[in-house]
Amino acid sequence: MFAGRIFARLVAPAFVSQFRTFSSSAARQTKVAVLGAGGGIGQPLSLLLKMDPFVSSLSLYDIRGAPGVAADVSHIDVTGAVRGYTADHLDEALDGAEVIVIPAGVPRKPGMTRDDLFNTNASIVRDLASAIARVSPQAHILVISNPVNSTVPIVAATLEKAGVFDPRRVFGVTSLDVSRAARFLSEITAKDPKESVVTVVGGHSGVTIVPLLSQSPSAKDISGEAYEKIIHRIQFGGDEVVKAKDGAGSATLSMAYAGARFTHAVLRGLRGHKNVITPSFVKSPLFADQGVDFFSSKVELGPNGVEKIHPVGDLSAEEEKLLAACLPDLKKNIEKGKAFVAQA
Ligand SMILES: NC(=O)C1=CN([C@@H]2O[C@H](COP(=O)(O)OP(=O)(O)OC[C@H]3O[C@@H](n4cnc5c(N)ncnc54)[C@H](O)[C@@H]3O)[C@@H](O)[C@H]2O)C=CC1
Ligand SMILES: O=C([O-])CC(=O)C(=O)O
Repeated sequence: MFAGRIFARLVAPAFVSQFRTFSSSAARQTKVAVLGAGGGIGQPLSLLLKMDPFVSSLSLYDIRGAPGVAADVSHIDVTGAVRGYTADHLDEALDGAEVIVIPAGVPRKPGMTRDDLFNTNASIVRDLASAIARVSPQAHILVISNPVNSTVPIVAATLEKAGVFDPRRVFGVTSLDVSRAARFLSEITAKDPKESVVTVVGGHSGVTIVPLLSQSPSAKDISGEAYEKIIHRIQFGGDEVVKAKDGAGSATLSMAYAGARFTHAVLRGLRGHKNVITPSFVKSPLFADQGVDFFSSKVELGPNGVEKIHPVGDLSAEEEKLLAACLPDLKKNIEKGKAFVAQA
């Protein structure tokens, strides 16, 4: 299947062999919904998901523009249904969806923090989560909307309120941080980004993003000013794009790429593939004793979502400091999200 091969090359190079196997058998049907499909992330993400041979049906929802995106994407020569849904048809869009990706909400402009988006995006995400709790409570929910450190706790608390929260199935998408870290490191080492993979833990904003360079063989020798510089670049990579777009939004294309890769990992887990390990911001016991009960670290994915949460591993003295700076901010962001749902 041509699109499957292109997708495998562009989005999931490590998974080419699995694509070949499954694109020919295509046994399992998986409906994937994108909420916010008309937006800067939603459109390219919908395109990439349409090219994923594990997606048999694509449901595109937005308060504006989704039918147009669906019509456009549906002309790609791969099998599988594509439907676009307008604001009045959220329940139909969600019906039967096994995986739901949420890039709905406003992006940053220069001078804003991700937390500045809270006032607008918190209620958008909460209302979408309420609908999911009612219509498709078994779905795996992948949250892209910022501030991720708060929107994921909002989704979890909303599902909890409805009595349907399963911590194995709610994910904050932090894979763009990992993509950036590999790319930025490769620019220093002149190696392929595939050989420059960096574990990134914590949350998804500024100092809550904690890159663990000491765990990457090709980054071990980076120290001093070069170390400070790359850490700052990974933590504030989003700002580079916000600044360059100069008021026209934040990362969309790289986010669509990272989101499609993460969705593919979730779909592989659902299909029972083994050793599907990828970072995600999930309900986590790792730092719960310090009041931080959501945390991004490597998680192992399976048919029920998160099967295992990996510890952060050995940290250098610098990384201990980065983690110490992360936890208080992350705690505040998480509590803000929980309080928003509690007071509603
Ligand atoms: N997790 C991450 O690493 C990243 C997260 N983001 C976040 O993703 C979000 C979306 O960014 P963009 O696509 O650039 O924004 P955008 O403004 O281009 O698109 C957002 C879309 O959401 C739609 N929308 C608004 N309210 C909705 C609702 N109630 N239901 C369904 N759709 C709704 C809008 O109509 C719009 O089409 C932002 O919050 C941004 O900060 C962006 C980049 C990376
Ligand atoms: O910077 C932003 O606002 C969007 C985002 O989360 C990112 O690019 O990492």
